[in-house]
Amino acid sequence: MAVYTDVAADELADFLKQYDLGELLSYKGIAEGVENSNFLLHTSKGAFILTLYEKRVAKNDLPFFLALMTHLAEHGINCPLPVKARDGEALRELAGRPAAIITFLEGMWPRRPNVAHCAGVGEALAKMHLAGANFAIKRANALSVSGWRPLFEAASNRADEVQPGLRDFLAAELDHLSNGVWPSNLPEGVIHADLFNDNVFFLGDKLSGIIDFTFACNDMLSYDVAICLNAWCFEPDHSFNVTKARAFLNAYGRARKLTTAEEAALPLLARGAAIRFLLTRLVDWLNVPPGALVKPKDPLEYVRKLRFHQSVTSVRDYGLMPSGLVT
Ligand SMILES: Nc1ncnc2c1ncn2[C@@H]1O[C@H](COP(=O)(O)OP(=O)(O)OP(=O)(O)O)[C@@H](O)[C@H]1O
Ligand SMILES: N[C@@H](CCO)C(=O)O
Repeated sequence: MAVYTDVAADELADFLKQYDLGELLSYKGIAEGVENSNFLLHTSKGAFILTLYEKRVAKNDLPFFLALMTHLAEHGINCPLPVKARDGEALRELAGRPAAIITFLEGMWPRRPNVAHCAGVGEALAKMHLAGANFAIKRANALSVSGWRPLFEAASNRADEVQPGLRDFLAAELDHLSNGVWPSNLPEGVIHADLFNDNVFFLGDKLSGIIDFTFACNDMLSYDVAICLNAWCFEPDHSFNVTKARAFLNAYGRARKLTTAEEAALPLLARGAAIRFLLTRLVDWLNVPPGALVKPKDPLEYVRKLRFHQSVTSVRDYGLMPSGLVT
């Protein structure tokens, strides 16, 4: 997370009077992340995370995110729980923003994910997909194919400032993906949609929990798999690590087997996932709010990843035999 909206100490102390969380002992803004404003709170009852929801989050979607965390936690997924105020409501307002407090999760996100981390996230993702199966509330994915062109249009005029030729590269890829090739009949359910390494906590090599459900929605489960291939299976030099991908996909498959159609669609889904993060990063890169405590993420990392997926001809390139057999 980041800090776009500041909160004064007396304002926060007043806000906390609505909860049974004891006295505010200390708080600080969290510089990590790019989407919302986040604060680590220490009260006499323990540590908590306060989130002020910013730009990309629609207020109407917040009940979905908060109820989903509760649902997943009740179905065996270790994730933060929304903290209800005395009136029973978790969603409130602070400093003019929608705000919620969630429980603090122990662990560290891996700065350099290894093969064991990738296997851990594969298993956790599949278990999350299974746990989400009977979640009743629905939320469409605002950042699927139809959401990409508006992002492109918001950034296209200045894209070549970031890399010469980027505008045409993006335009061609968008034309390809929005030309009827995007799958529409794969198994769907609740997806996390942003399960990057900074959203998965580990204690040693053991996964201890998943955070940040602010992009969660209903979409193809295999699109979530494709997002993780992008987020977890490339090296810092942006080369693809097939060993990590195989570990991730095999661990996912042991908990929830991908169908043949899902496997076949992975290269295309991975291209879509790459352009989605390329575009949001590009928009953010070109529009850092003055004074915000945030480090925008590099859009060009996703140009390299997208080029890799464009070169993929079969799921073999991701470490899977087309039948799903381990290579
Ligand atoms: N429940 C939690 N327990 C412990 N730490 C947390 C929790 N929620 C958030 N954090 C801390 O805040 C950081 C940012 O949180 P988060 O990823 O939710 O923010 P974001 O702005 O939505 O970021 P992103 O760029 O990943 O979308 C995390 O990396 C972690 O350090
Ligand atoms: N995980 C995203 C940022 C939050 O949406 C990225 O790395 O671009």
